[in-house]
Amino acid sequence: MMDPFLSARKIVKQFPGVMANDHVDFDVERGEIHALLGENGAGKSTLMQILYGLYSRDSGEILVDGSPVELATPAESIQAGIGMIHQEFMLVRKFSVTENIILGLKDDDHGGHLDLATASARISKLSASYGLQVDPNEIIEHLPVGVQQRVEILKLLYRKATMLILDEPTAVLTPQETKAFFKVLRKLAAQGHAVVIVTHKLHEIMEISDQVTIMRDGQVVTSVATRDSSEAELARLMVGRDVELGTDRATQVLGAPVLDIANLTVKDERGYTAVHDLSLVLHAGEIVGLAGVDGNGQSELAQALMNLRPVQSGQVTLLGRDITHASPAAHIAARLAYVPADRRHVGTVAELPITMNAVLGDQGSYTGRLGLLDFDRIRDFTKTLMKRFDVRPDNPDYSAGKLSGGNLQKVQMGRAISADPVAMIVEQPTRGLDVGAIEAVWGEILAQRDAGKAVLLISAELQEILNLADRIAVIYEGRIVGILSADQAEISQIGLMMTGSYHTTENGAHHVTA
Ligand SMILES: Nc1ncnc2c1ncn2[C@@H]1O[C@H](COP(=O)(O)OP(=O)(O)OP(=O)(O)O)[C@@H](O)[C@H]1O
Repeated sequence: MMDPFLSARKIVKQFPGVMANDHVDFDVERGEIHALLGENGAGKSTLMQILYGLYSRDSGEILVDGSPVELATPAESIQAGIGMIHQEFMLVRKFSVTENIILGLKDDDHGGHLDLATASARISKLSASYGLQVDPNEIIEHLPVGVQQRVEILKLLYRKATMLILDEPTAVLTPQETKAFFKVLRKLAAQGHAVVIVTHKLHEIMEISDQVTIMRDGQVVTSVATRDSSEAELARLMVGRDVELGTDRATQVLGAPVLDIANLTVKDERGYTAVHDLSLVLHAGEIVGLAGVDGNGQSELAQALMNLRPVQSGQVTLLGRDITHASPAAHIAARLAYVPADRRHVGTVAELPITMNAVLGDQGSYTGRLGLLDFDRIRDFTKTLMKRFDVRPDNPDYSAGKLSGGNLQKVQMGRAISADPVAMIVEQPTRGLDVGAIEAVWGEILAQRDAGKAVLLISAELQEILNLADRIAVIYEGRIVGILSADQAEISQIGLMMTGSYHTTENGAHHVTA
């Protein structure tokens, strides 16, 4: 049998109070697409950061092609043939594709001379051989996310990476882009690369991977050949129990209008109009799914609804009251809840303990005598929230910044739902969450609907929208390009609408524009 390209032996990494990697063994072969699966906080990112030289291991050994390597810095990892692409791309938006790809390389890396024309030619050749279509002269900010991802891959290939680690690579892609991306992965594997994909999407693992390693509580549970497994088995191995992702929903009882968005126009940071004259009405007892590729005005819309971003024109009414220009605190008091997509920088404060994050924005409700914060009450509230939403580790004094992405999301969701809102704006609620957590969050969102709340579910995840929404509005370049009832909707049709190439016309007929 062929030796693996990478062999990690008995890797140990401990954080204060947490054994993030507990004697982990992980082998990856050339030519294979290897999925790494595990619950939130299982230790996947820690292991990948160790392989990419961002974290040092406490003990354990890493072999590349049979030889021990240190991997103390990303430069050392790249040198050893290991590259990683993070969820948030690290590209300079104003630079061209070529400039980004050669950024940080020395002349020596190019055989003594570095010029743009030679580099561009090399990039064109590389992109042709892997089916990674991209124009080397294009400026990054003009490129769709799917193409930016290709640039990240090219950057690694240009540095001669053998193994590519991809962290949740399809989170920001449309279904069409995901298809194209999988083709690229197959090509990479066919040409002898080792591909590691960290993902929570079981159907994608079944579709694209050859091997799956499953982690739980810092340990590797097992590693199986994908073709010998199934979605249900993977979920069970990972969570340690059966998981039910069906959406068992009560019959909808549609109530009166709750949140009325009328002709809203909003600008983004750069002063460009991000939301154009957008109107949408949400009723009590309904989930309206706002489907769209990231960056089409969804975040600006959500922020404007909370008056965290100025409204240029238009009106937002909650239960008949104009709240367009009311303060964010007044929004919370009016019981409009918001769960932002960026849980690390917007939704929570990393330095503060979970307790303070759990009551963020609502501290006023926890003042006791003399106007001081009543920490005992905050603690009790936090403990209940953490139990209900299964936040791990089970320690209210842990600082939010040390929680895994999924667990941080549970804190945010818990905070919003505990406020007993009349309407909720939930942005990318399950991005990065494991199936067990998705099951819980979906259940909570449906329970909100059944309790008569109006929910605006903003998601780039079509499956999520199809599973939860009663009505689906598709947003493209800040405009709603169509509204469908959930039983009319088809994934390929919405996928096309999300890229602006499919419209619902006035008389209800559809047409596709090339
Ligand atoms: N810098 C850190 N300091 C303290 N604890 C940390 C740190 N980074 C991670 N942890 C803890 O280590 C454990 C493993 O986290 P890790 O991010 O590797 O999980 P994960 O499997 O990638 O989770 P997710 O799917 O949510 O991204 C978690 O309990 C987490 O809270």
